[in-house]
Amino acid sequence: MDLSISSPLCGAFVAAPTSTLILSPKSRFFRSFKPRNSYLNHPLVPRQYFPIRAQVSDPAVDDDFVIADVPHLTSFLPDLPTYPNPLQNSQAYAIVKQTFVRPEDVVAQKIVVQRDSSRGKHFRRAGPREKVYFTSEEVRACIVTCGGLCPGINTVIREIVCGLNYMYGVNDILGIQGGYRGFYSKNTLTLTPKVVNDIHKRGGTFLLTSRGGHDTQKIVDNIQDRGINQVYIIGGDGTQRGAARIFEEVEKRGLKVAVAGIPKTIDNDIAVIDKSFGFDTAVEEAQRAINAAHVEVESVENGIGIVKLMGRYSGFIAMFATLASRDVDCCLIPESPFYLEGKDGLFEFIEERLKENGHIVIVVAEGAGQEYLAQSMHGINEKDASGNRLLLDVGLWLTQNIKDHFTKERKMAINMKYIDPTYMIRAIPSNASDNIYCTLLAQSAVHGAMAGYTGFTVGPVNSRHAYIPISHVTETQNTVKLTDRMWARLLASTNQPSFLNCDESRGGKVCKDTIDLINNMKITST
Ligand SMILES: Nc1ncnc2c1ncn2[C@@H]1O[C@H](COP(=O)(O)OP(=O)(O)OP(=O)(O)O)[C@@H](O)[C@H]1O
Ligand SMILES: O=P(O)(O)OC[C@H]1O[C@](O)(CO)[C@@H](O)[C@@H]1O
Ligand SMILES: [Mg+2]
Repeated sequence: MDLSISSPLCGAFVAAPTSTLILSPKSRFFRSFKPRNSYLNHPLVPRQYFPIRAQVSDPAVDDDFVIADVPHLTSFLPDLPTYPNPLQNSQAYAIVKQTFVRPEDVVAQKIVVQRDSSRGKHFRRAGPREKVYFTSEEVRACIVTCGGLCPGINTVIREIVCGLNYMYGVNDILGIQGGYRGFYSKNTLTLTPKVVNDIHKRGGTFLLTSRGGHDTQKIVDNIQDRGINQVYIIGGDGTQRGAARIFEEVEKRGLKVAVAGIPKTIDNDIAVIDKSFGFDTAVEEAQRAINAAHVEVESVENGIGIVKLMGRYSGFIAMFATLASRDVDCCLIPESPFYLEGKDGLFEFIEERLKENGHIVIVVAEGAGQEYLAQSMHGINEKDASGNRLLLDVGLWLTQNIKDHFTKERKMAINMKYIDPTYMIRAIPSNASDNIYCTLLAQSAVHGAMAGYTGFTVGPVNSRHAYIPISHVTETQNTVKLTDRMWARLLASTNQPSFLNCDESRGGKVCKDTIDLINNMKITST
């Protein structure tokens, strides 16, 4: 079979977004896969393109195969030497059938396919490579944590330090304190396996965190001045955007510095990856608050329990906590507008449930109903130090409105119990399964950086860890799709209204968008 790589000037080039490889056919192509720098530095291939297309003459395998590839240090430093991976001498790995990930291993983004559907995008599989681009003595790594807290950050820090030290013999690891601004405004901490030994048992971040303060030039100056050559950045969407800026500047300056992003978000709002670490822990902790609300309202007459959970733009915590609990009567999330008054509104639903059961439990995500709230409150447009809009307090607003409605208008005595455990669900250590997940993330990041990959985010895609171009996780946000079966499952389990009555006088104006969206989409996913 004939396989050849064609340059843009040869006519068979397919314009594709930066760092997308279009390969064909399937794995067979990779057997003749040349080292990256042989084509990336080809004079005919413009720098902004990484894509290549293999010409195939076998009609049975002529479908396109797309890899969303991550940058490599050799794309701007072509002559870097390589070294055998020290893991090849590791006793622990001696028994492993395949210690190293094959260079041709990729992870498919789309796993539910039909016979004739396109194969979709693929990401490079994470894991140790046979050759590394750093010697143990040469590595000076640093770790930084930015943005809000999340269970498991300390486990990730611990496992980066231990992974670098135990697997690659690295002894020079620095902790940057207090987020991005810590690069240029604080002293570093020396991190060793002994220093981080117990930190996974604590919530929060051992390195401290912050919002704002990202100054790319100052950060990269500092990286250069300190002789740092591996940067591990743990944080959410904002942090990953910052990591992309750092990578771009490092590339511009031609520095041998690997930049690895580890996605962290309690809201589970990061695109592409299956789920963010700490999410399961947070959902589990939320059960305690929901249980408490349920016990309280069950024990009184006309008990109304409201539990406010995190979720700025994405209602995953609220949705999963509701699905897991089965004590919740209504779940309100940012993606699904709601209204209080009139037919099929929240007040009507509450009254029905009080009549039927004598109590009701409502879970509300902090970002729910923000547009609706803004109509009745004077919308304050405050932002945090990173530029994220500060939200109006939907929990207090809801509590007050429900109280006013039932006591003043309906003349009904109600027992309101409002629980706000928002910080409690993220300020705890990660549970057992999140700890294992954090370990895999950390080790994948270490393997990737040692193998010379850079400007990447690591994370599970369909349960396999992969190296993902940072832009893929920052361009879109993961939100609850009202057209997915999971939301339908929730509606079926709570039997709550879908709030699709769009009478503007009821504040239902925003739901028009939802209806349009639903009409334009079919129920998707599982
Ligand atoms: N577009 C951007 N470019 C460079 N840096 C950014 C950008 N957006 C955010 N940052 C920086 O990233 C850090 C964290 O951002 P942010 O506070 O938005 O939290 P996050 O990483 O999104 O985490 P989370 O939202 O889950 O708490 C901050 O120091 C902020 O200055
Ligand atoms: O009060 P802080 O620490 O800025 O964080 C609050 C925000 O952080 C998040 O937990 C995201 O990390 C959001 O859900 C929440 O709005
Ligand atoms: Mg964010």
